[in-house]
Amino acid sequence: MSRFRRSEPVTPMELDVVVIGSGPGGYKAALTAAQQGARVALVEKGLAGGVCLNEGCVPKAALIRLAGLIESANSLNGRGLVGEVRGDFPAAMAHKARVVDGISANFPVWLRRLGIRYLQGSARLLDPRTVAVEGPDGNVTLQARRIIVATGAIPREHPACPADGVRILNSHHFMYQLDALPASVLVVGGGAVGCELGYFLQQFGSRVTLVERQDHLLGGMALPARATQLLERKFLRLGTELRLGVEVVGTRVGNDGVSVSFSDGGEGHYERVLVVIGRRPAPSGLGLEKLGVEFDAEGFIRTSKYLETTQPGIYAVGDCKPGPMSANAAFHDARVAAFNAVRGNTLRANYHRVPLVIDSALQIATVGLLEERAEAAGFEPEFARANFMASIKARAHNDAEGFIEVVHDDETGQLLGGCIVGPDAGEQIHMLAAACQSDRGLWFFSDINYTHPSWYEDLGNAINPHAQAIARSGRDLFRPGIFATDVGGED
Ligand SMILES: Cc1cc2nc3c(=O)[nH]c(=O)nc-3n(C[C@H](O)[C@H](O)[C@H](O)COP(=O)(O)OP(=O)(O)OC[C@H]3O[C@@H](n4cnc5c(N)ncnc54)[C@H](O)[C@@H]3O)c2cc1C
Ligand SMILES: NC(=O)c1ccc[n+]([C@@H]2O[C@H](COP(=O)([O-])OP(=O)(O)OC[C@H]3O[C@@H](n4cnc5c(N)ncnc54)[C@H](O)[C@@H]3O)[C@@H](O)[C@H]2O)c1
Repeated sequence: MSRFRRSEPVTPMELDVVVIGSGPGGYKAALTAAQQGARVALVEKGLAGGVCLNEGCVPKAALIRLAGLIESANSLNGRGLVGEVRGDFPAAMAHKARVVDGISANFPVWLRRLGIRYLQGSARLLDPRTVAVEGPDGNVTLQARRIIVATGAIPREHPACPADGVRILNSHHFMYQLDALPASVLVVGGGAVGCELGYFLQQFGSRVTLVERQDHLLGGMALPARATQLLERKFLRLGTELRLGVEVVGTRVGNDGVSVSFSDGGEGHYERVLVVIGRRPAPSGLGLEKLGVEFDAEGFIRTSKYLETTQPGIYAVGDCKPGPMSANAAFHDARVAAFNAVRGNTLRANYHRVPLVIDSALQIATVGLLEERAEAAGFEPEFARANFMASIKARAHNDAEGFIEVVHDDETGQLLGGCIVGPDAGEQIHMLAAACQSDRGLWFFSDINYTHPSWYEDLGNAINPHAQAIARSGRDLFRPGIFATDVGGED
């Protein structure tokens, strides 16, 4: 039962929950609170759907789909397909804009239909329960018992490589302002966005150089070295230049491009530079500082494990607080914070349940506890592996680069997590996530009848020898009710 009773007397603008920001964190929080019976308003100062819908996950997915099709078709050129497939960059950018517009046009309507009061305008907190909204249709003041902040993040700036929106772009400029395919691009930052957009540009025909200050790609994501090495090899094979362990130390913008100096003494000249070195909290303009809400050294909002800030009754979700930055992490936060805001602090944030997917020259997906974290949590991690070279589906598709690695506890067969690299990894990871939350352990996979050929049957193939060895040993098998994904909920 909701703690908020609809029979309580309210003024017209009095609400149970006000959510600020309509990205994945904000809209999911608003929906979750509304589903709990709360009266909810959602305030957005920019485009409905936030970064994810307008300049992140959605447009990127449309572009990467095209890049993947180009690569797949060309890999089968002469194997039943005839001719080289090439991308049309302006048409691709127009296509992704149509995809976004088709969703965003109905977004506020959809939210309103679900009972959420959607307000266009900039929110500011007057006190811990009062939100002033300055919008195109005038000013409104909202009273709420709980406030959920979901104000997101913006691109980090590079002092030696300042974005001007013309020659030196960030991901926002890339999505809105790049109208012609650059002949050459330097991508600064080999993280999620750099690997994804770098792959897209390469497949469309740009000469791409990726510079990353760490000595391997996707270094901030605690991925198995095998996964990132495979991605690096693939990039090199496709013709992308990798400058790893190197930084940009200087740039000079000219009429025909950007001259760049690197920390290893190297130099280069590129038509465009794309700076994607992470994101930092957006200055929200909410006035939270004055209300006792604390921030960490980088400006992220501090929260408890219940996602409540240091000001009781104000919660924070998604990219504006520390933790993984992805739409699905924001969805997770939103569910936790909205539930706690309506029913009292019960649910804890736990990112072991949140998968990560990178969609680049290879798809890389992980979930749960990988080796180090599994050991730290007191398990004896053992690895079940399958290589896609042995996969019938992969051979049939002529796309056999990748592997499945399932981490389990050697003593009990309990599933802890894993990593999948290869086609469809971002879909397969859901089955691994479900398995990690089941009480069947390794037997979750061995009890399934898989269609053949399928990507999923390789999950079964990977664990088979281990499941059989544990069964043969007569050891005390999996202890139902202890889930790896419950270990170590974040504070
Ligand atoms: C290029 C790119 C590709 C990405 N691809 C993926 C992907 O494939 N999968 C994935 O899971 N993640 C992806 N991400 C990450 C994902 O987009 C973010 O993690 C996600 O959008 C965070 O959601 P959020 O709700 O915290 O914030 P946001 O989506 O940033 O939304 C915050 C909203 O708050 C609004 N706001 C701020 N201040 C105020 C105020 N004072 N009043 C009213 N409104 C305010 C802003 O206008 C904004 O709309 C990608 C990111 C980028 C940049
Ligand atoms: N599929 C997804 O879930 C997805 C997709 C895209 C983005 N995102 C999220 O959006 C956020 C932003 O993505 P991003 O790629 O900008 O950030 P990121 O944190 O993923 O990667 C930034 C990279 O830039 C490198 N870097 C930092 N400073 C540098 C410098 N001066 N020179 C060279 N390299 C430097 C870092 O070492 C890191 O590898 C991330 O948190 C990411 O997880 C998620």
